[in-house]
Amino acid sequence: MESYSLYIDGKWRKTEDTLDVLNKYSQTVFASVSKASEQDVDDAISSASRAFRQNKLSPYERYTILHKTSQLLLDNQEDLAMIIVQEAGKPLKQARTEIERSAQTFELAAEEAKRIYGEGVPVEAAPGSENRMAFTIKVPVGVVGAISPFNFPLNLVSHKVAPALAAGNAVVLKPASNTPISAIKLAEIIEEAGLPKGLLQVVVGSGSTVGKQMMKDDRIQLYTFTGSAHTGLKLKQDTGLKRLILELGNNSPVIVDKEADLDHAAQTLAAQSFAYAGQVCISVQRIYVHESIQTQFLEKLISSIKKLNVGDPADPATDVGPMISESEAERAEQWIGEAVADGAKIAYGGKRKGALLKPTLLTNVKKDMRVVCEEIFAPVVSVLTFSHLDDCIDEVNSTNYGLQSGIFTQNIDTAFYAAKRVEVGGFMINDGSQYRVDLMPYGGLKDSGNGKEGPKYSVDEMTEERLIVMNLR
Ligand SMILES: NC(=O)c1ccc[n+]([C@@H]2O[C@H](COP(=O)([O-])OP(=O)(O)OC[C@H]3O[C@@H](n4cnc5c(N)ncnc54)[C@H](O)[C@@H]3O)[C@@H](O)[C@H]2O)c1
Ligand SMILES: O=C[C@H](O)CS(=O)(=O)O
Repeated sequence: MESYSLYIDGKWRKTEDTLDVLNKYSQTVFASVSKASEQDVDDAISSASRAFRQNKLSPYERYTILHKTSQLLLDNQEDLAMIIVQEAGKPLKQARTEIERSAQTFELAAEEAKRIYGEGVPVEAAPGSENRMAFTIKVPVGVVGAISPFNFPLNLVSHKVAPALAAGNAVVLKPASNTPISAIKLAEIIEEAGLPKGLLQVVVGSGSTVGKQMMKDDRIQLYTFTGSAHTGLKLKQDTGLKRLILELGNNSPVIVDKEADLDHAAQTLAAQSFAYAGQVCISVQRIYVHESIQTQFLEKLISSIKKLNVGDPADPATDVGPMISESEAERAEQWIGEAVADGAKIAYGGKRKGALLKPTLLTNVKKDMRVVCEEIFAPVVSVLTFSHLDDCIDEVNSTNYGLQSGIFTQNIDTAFYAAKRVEVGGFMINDGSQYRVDLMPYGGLKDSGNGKEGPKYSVDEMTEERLIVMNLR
């Protein structure tokens, strides 16, 4: 069995205390990882703080290291994909895509390292400042504390580490404890790409120990967190006045208008509701269909769902694998049961075996059912109907979330009418909420968080703007 270490001050540190990592399909232990003690976390933060002061890299050096990392990720695609298959239970074809996306994220961050600049400020236009000139520069914030979730164990770690390094910061990373290996492998790759010691640390452990300790340490200047709204709120309470970027959950709504291309909508929505067993923060969860096309749309949607292959994530043909744990699958099953007891109908699926929950389609749902108003984070989608677009948009906006959404329609006026009124960070026309490429600004409103990811936007978030004024005589 493979064992993995912490990465602190440019060295691999094995600890007595370890945690087992389960293969999420077979539920057997396939690796063990060193667990960070309080001292290990303290050492990691000291090392990052020291490296930030002593190991400064020029923008071009940062570019070179991040670009090399991107290439190495692609060179190691199959090995990394198999790690994601095992530790996350993600189907192989989706795991391969995650590696390609991580390589993109590093390449984009590499480019951004060469584009960090401020602007001229016309202070001479203020009365009494005629002899002055000013401009801003962008400086790194210092030490970035990064905390990531289980569902994209490589690319969401990349979205934190790559821009933080591009901006000239040092990083202390705590990956999710159920999927820590991808982050450790990434650190190996970044080390091979030439990152000087101390600029990246990986500490593994639970959120309530390692995570909490990081949140309280004043040597960390900025936190970047991706995870649930529940944890995001705790972090906000723990970090006080410090900078905290929050990328949180969603219960993504998509509208299917009466003028939609129904085949395209049904195929896209089946794929986007069930990819990685619905454990994607922008998974389609609520589909609002115009009442005049409901029957046709449902037939097409069910026929597309039937084509999805469910089973072993290591099989290249699999579309839907297990959930992250049996207890999470049981929770989703319980939410389905609750909805059914309140009048919902299971139009497809609903069956569970261990952590594997069949793609499930619900109809006859009500807006206050948990499957509709909360984030289910499981392979479960609900179809609701509407007769007037304005009422539909009110329903779409009625939950606490606002990350991404979309509409299927051939009518450009309807598309833009909705795009201007749906309260989200990103709105897709003729696509589902799950569309994301790594260069776009990505982040939500309301309980979906604040701040934007995407290397260009993260580099901006992870730098400080400093004003320099010259008093010319
Ligand atoms: N908006 C986005 O970009 C995005 C992307 C992926 C996932 N998510 C969301 O993440 C959630 C699923 O991921 P998860 O189950 O791993 O989330 P989670 O909130 O349970 O955990 C996320 C991370 O926070 C850590 N953590 C937990 N408690 C902590 C504490 N008190 N202090 C510090 N750290 C703590 C965990 O150990 C983990 O590393 C879903 O809600 C999903 O929508 C959002
Ligand atoms: O889980 C949410 C992530 O942001 C997924 S993705 O990067 O958009 O695919």
